Amino acid sequence: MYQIERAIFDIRRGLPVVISSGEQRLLVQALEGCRSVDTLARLAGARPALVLTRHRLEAMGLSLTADAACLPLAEQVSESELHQLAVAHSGSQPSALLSGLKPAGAAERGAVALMRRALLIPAALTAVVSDEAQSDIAEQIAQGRLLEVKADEAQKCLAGAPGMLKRVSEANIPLEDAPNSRFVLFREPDGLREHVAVVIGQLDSLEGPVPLRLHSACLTGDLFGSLRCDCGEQLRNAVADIQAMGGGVLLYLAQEGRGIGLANKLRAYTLQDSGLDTVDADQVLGFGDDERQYAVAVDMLNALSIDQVQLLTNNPLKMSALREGGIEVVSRQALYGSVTDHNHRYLSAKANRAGHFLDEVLETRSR
Ligand SMILES: Nc1nc2c(ncn2[C@@H]2O[C@H](COP(=O)(O)OP(=O)(O)OP(=O)(O)O)[C@@H](O)[C@H]2O)c(=O)[nH]1
Ligand SMILES: [Zn+2]
Repeated sequence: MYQIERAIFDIRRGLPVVISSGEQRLLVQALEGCRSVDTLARLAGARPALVLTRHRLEAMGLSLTADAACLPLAEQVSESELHQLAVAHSGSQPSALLSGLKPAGAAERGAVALMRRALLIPAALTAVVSDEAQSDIAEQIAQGRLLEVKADEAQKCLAGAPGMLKRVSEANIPLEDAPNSRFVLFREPDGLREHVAVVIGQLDSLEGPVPLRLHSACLTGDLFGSLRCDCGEQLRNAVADIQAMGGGVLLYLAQEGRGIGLANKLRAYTLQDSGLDTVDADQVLGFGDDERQYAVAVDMLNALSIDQVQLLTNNPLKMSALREGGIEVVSRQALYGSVTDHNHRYLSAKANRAGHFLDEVLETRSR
């Protein structure tokens, strides 16, 4: 996967990479930060296209069975037209812009996976390398000026392999509500993301399932006490609850913004300010309801020899993901922050759109 990891860095820097599928080579660049498609089209000697996710197209009122679709672009497409197609929230799109839409092939799907993994807007600019441009592109690849990755490897870049995490370092960190705590840091193979297991108390002395919290990072809530969500309060309540239960583990997962990254979460907040809820805002940007994958959590639990847990959550997806990963979720304990005027709409959307078990706390508030 070494080439893939390098490709993700090139994509984040705004450089093109090649994704190959069989004999075909597709030149790919992130839409994010791109002002013009001219350079890409010239390099490939072909007409450019834009690959959008099913979620983005649904937000524009189009239904699609494939995960992504490919839209041929006019040679002179402007930056604002690209923005209009890929991220703007303006209801329906001019049909002229969307004519010629076709399901994405393996290389195009790989391109979108790279954008997601790179935490960019999941929209890719692409151009199929023409016969005339093949020798030039091959030379650039040979000289190391362009990276080439295989479509199936690009598509797999989002999936974690069991045992992939490296246990890197650890230290005792006494916490206000849990003085006997130890932070254990794990790193993903591409070095992009690090996750921390906070071990509270002595796991050896626990009898029965281990109290466990999976907490997805929320810079705005955890660190700054943002009133838009309840994350900061949940984080602190989880530490105190685990301490009160005699010890356990909190996994602090690098899954900012339900996995879409901080840059996209801020974009989604701005969309929410125009009236969309948390799920619809993510969809406008091209994301699904929840982009998180919990393979990293399962890996960390395996590394800590934990196979039975009492999970502190209101999120049914976390329970099913752990079970699918072979962890026995013996019971669930609710974990609430306060419901306020600021976060009420967000929490209601989590309950109504994503099935979180929040009715009890929302009812208390509305009484
Ligand atoms: N995309 C997006 N992410 C958000 C928004 N508000 C909060 N988040 C993220 O949502 C995630 C919440 O994580 P958790 O509290 O661990 O999980 P949860 O799904 O709320 O489930 P619980 O276990 O019941 O708390 C964090 O990654 C936040 O950054 C939002 O409006 N949009
Ligand atoms: Zn939050």
